[in-house]
Amino acid sequence: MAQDTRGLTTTVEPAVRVRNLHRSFNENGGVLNGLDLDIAPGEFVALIGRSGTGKSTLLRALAGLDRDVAGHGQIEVPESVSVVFQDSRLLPWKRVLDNVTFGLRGPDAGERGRKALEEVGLAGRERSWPYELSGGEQQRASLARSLVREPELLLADEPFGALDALTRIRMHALLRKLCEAHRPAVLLVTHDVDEAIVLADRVILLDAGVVHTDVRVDLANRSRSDAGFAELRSLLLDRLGVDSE
Ligand SMILES: Nc1ncnc2c1ncn2[C@@H]1O[C@H](COP(=O)(O)OP(=O)(O)OP(=O)(O)O)[C@@H](O)[C@H]1O
Repeated sequence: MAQDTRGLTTTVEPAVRVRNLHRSFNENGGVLNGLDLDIAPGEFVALIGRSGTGKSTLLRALAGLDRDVAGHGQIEVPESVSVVFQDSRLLPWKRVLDNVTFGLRGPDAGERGRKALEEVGLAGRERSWPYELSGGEQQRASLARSLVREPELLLADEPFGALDALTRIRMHALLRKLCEAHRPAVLLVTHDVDEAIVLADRVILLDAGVVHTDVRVDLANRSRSDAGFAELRSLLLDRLGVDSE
């Protein structure tokens, strides 16, 4: 038995447990100020918040990419963690399949890589160079590279931030499908409230370095025109201090 950050008793140990997390870059004050967060196995959490509230700082802390940053607190994450950023970070000197399988061990690495590319709709592009792919295709390859490792935790920092609106919508559908198939716990940083509601089981709003709002997305219908969707969007925009009228 475990207690989540809202004091509820749960029977499942969380995939991510953060307690009293502090991070600061200078003496002017903290960016993260005693943050608590649990993410259940297979749960999809979207993290929103105004610019500069520490979303990326939290994600980097979970990814173990902030060892030079001052702070303390408890972070427990699974052994296998993958990270996706706004830019695909594909190695330009490696072909697409070699990017996906880079660092993978075992005789079936190539086959697993090919399957992952097929899953993201890039079958036939194995021998392409990254520069030959569109922005959306590069992000697909980046997702394939993450998921081929079957991570228990997927951290995504504005992965669709640089894509056009139509490609974003396609990527939302793809990410949902991939997450349903692979069931990693997910923490997705996004500025887009609609994206958060479309994708996540839970939306967390960060403010002043702590969790300010934590809401479950309990919608049978995730269509933007649905009344429940609109209600949740306006609650979140209100909490963000944005006038949704
Ligand atoms: N390496 C760094 N050195 C100094 N200050 C930093 C560093 N990284 C982040 N900060 C500061 O920490 C604060 C939080 O930054 P962070 O990138 O986590 O915010 P964010 O919520 O992700 O913002 P955005 O939505 O604009 O991407 C900001 O004030 C930022 O200037």
